[in-house]
Amino acid sequence: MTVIRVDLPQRSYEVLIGAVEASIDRIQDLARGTAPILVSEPRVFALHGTAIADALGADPILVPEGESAKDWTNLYQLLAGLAERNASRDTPIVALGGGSVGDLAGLAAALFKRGCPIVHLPTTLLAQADSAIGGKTAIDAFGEKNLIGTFHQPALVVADPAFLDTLDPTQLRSGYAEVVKYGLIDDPAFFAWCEANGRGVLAGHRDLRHQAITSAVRAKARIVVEDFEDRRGRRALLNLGHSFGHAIEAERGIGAMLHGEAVALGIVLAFRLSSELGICPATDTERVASHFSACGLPTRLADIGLSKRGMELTRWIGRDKKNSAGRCALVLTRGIGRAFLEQAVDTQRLAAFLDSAS
Ligand SMILES: NC(=O)c1ccc[n+]([C@@H]2O[C@H](COP(=O)([O-])OP(=O)(O)OC[C@H]3O[C@@H](n4cnc5c(N)ncnc54)[C@H](O)[C@@H]3O)[C@@H](O)[C@H]2O)c1
Ligand SMILES: O=C(O)C(=O)C[C@@H](O)[C@H](O)[C@H](O)COP(=O)(O)O
Ligand SMILES: [Zn+2]
Repeated sequence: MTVIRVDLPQRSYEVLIGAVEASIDRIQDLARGTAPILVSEPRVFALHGTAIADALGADPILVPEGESAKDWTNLYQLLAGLAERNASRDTPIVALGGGSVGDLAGLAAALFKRGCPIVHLPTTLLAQADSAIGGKTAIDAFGEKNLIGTFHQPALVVADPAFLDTLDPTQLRSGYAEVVKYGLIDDPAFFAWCEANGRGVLAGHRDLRHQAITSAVRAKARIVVEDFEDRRGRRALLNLGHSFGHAIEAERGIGAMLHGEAVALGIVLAFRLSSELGICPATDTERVASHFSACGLPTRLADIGLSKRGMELTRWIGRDKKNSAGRCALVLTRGIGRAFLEQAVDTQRLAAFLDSAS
């Protein structure tokens, strides 16, 4: 079992990477004699949920699978389920699923009785490497990704790489984009590791998966601790590729495209724009695009039917949470491992870039 501590003042917690069966006691300790409530979705529950619910003595609540879970109706129904079960403020809500279940259950846990403990048992590569850590919770609303949410740090995260054995290759690739992101932000050696081992991670090599998740979680924990509420510009780096990615998801219609696929393309766009601005070597941009492409991830707007939509995409980017004081902020890069937050992007130039970037 690998243990990584997210060392936040007054709310630090551990991320355990290893077999979930070995962590049941830890969850029961948190429950202090109350029965946890397991939040999952039909596919994951059928594959992995029954044994966990039984071991925990947890009452399950199922939400729909995938991105569509992250809406008002499902938030309302989940809160109604917690009320029906008379959950107390000590009742651990255990989220078993990918980022969609985690984001929804995390938000419900943050709201119910002003805050119940949330335990994440992430079952996708994306959730194990990224979404279960750091406490961002959200639903999508009014056509926008993650518009309504809170910061609610988990009490415990248990990422069992064995869950990934049942995940389909498209979902694995999507999650892998967020893994690679950590190399591109500030760790060129990890990006080189991804170039050498990414295919092994996707092919199901257990040790490589464990290593990829461990590196991503360490990197995320380090950045979250420096800026846990995303207010100092440091955590914004975790958003590399996301202004473009979320705009792409919104423009396609939320749920039409997987988050990690949109992020992969968004990262390539951030590199291309940085190269066009003369601040990032073109060779780095090509390296990033080639690696995503070799892994079957989209790298061109034309791949997803969004060429010549510069104005529309820029309009969405103009609504991003990182923007402030009427200025458009975007994570750009000076090269692999050298991401930074540009606080004032010229939106006309951005629209022209997106129109010309096929
Ligand atoms: N809170 C954060 O910090 C954060 C970070 C990154 C992404 N996200 C959010 O996470 C969401 C995407 O999450 P995701 O990529 O994990 O996808 P997901 O949760 O939407 O699940 C994708 C699909 O995988 C299936 N699935 C999940 N685990 C499985 C398993 N072990 N075996 C077989 N099938 C399985 C699900 O049934 C679903 O069909 C997006 O909404 C994104 O915005 C949040
Ligand atoms: O944890 C973070 O911070 C991230 O930005 C991680 C992202 O991968 C994730 O998609 C996050 O949900 C995006 O947050 P948002 O604030 O841009 O909605
Ligand atoms: Zn993301």
